[in-house]
Amino acid sequence: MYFGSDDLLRVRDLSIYMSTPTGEVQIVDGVNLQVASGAALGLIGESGSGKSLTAMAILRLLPAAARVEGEILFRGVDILKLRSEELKAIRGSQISMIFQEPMTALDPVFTVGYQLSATLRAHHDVSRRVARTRSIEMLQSVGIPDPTRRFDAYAHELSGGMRQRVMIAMALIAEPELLIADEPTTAVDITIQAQLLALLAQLSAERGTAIILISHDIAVVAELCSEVSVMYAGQIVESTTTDTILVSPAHPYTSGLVRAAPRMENSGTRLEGIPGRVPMPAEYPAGCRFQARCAHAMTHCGEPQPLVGHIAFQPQRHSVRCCRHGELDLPGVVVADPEAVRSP
Ligand SMILES: Nc1ncnc2c1ncn2[C@@H]1O[C@H](COP(=O)(O)OP(=O)(O)OP(=O)(O)O)[C@@H](O)[C@H]1O
Repeated sequence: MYFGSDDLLRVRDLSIYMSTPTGEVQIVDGVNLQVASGAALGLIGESGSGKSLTAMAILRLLPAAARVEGEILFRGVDILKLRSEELKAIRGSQISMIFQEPMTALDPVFTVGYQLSATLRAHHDVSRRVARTRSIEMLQSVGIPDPTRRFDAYAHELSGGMRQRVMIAMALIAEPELLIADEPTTAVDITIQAQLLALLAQLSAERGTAIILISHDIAVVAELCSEVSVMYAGQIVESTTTDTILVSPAHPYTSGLVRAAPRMENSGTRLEGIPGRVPMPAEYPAGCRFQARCAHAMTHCGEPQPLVGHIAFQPQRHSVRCCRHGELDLPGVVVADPEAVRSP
């Protein structure tokens, strides 16, 4: 895989094993990811594909039952090799994370303002007064009305959308270089979801914060990210620009995900779900892990499938794990104005 010199984060050959009552199981298999400073990468795949475990590995938040192999280079330093105090200095201040459910991340016994100020003061040497002012400004910039009053509110006094805004404020107040957002908008309705994605896009552009956005929904990722990596059953199966993923996916799984996404422009075609389900880690087949659900599977697909790093005739980076890539004319979504599609 190609790594650019300006990469903020490079995940190299990341594998995650989990000990279970029946023995150790490999859940994530040789994942490579790269995020440049200020860029936004989407990580998509159905539930159970290993997206959250990959994200947690980046911040070393995996449960004790997990064993990790590979490298997670942040500004060239391997996070997996850091001592705990060095790791603490990175978490929150240089890399922060937004979780799916804000009530699990916000402490119910402290006010929102206290938690914001404490987060800022944990990473920056500022007085209580300055922390309070900066927290109120942060609440304002995430669109919380009457931020001075809301500074003294508790999480349960806020709506779901407001809590998620507070989470964004908490994640950004220390001005991290990388934000990992794991399904940040699943718990809110679709109007709020659009507002939160627009807010994340605006704040990350203003502050130059890079983002890894995790979602099962390509439509969410397409709002924010110019590059996408697709995960299936613990492996990356396709990686390229968002526009290529949408218009000309090279892996049958990606094509299925794109075709199944609600709210994309499918030009009146019916939404098609992908039949079947993601196999459990203990039942991964030899060869392509998608073969049992793939309409294009052949005998070859039972053999090991490497991630091929470049697809002929495509100017941009495009890797795919499918022995039939290039042979298949897979449908994506119809984009009304292909000229308007972002360039890689
Ligand atoms: N602590 C654990 N012990 C054993 N297996 C686990 C553990 N945590 C997760 N898994 C398994 O790892 C696989 C990947 O889980 P992960 O949560 O990373 O997937 P995901 O793609 O983020 O899905 P979701 O969107 O549902 O969170 C799943 O099959 C899950 O059952």
